[in-house]
Amino acid sequence: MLTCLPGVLSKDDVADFRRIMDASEWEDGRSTAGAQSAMVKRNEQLPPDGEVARKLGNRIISALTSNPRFIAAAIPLQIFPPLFNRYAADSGHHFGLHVDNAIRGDRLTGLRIRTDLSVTLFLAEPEDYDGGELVIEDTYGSHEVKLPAGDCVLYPSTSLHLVTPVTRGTRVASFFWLQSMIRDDQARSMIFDLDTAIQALVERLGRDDPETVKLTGIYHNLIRYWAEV
Ligand SMILES: O=C(O)CCC(=O)C(=O)O
Ligand SMILES: [Fe+2]
Repeated sequence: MLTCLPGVLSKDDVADFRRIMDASEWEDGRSTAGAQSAMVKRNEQLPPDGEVARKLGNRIISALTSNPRFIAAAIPLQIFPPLFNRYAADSGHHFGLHVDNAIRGDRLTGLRIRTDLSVTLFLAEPEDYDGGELVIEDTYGSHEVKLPAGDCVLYPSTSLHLVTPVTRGTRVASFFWLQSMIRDDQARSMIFDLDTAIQALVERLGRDDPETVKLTGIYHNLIRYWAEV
């Protein structure tokens, strides 16, 4: 399942992130790539262990973990420290077709996760650059994603994906991975759909309606059945 979350960061936060990022040193994006993706990755990144990436990354994690739609869609167990990238038109930046590494380890904290979901949080407005679409392949075909600054997309880390060449301006983003309590994408999608339907029923019938209570029980029991914590 591919999920878009609007307004994870406010426009003021995005402007603040961009001020800090634009004044930082960047490095070749291949520093964090696996063997296959290094062959097709052409972009720049903030140093992953640097203070700027860590501080901004923590702000993203705080914003996400207080976002009910993110929690409902991802059911996160561990979130990898966010990384930051940019693709500039004048350097011909792009990222060819690849799949993300299954396991990611963080040198600083020792955190090690299985990547269930990949996340891109857009930090440039779509009208400020051409190209730079994130193209995600799944069993239903290819999906092009290019969202307003402050919005993010979650997609299964099992998907092949690419970023098309940026042909005008600069695309800036944060990208990272998370391990979900529910490993299976289909199971997690069903839990999310059930949750969304229950929330709509609660609005119409109230939280203490007997059928709503039963469905809420089923929601928790499915999580009990599937979750690894
Ligand atoms: O820039 C993006 O949106 C995705 C980056 C990506 O796929 C990666 O770094 O593995
Ligand atoms: Fe990727």
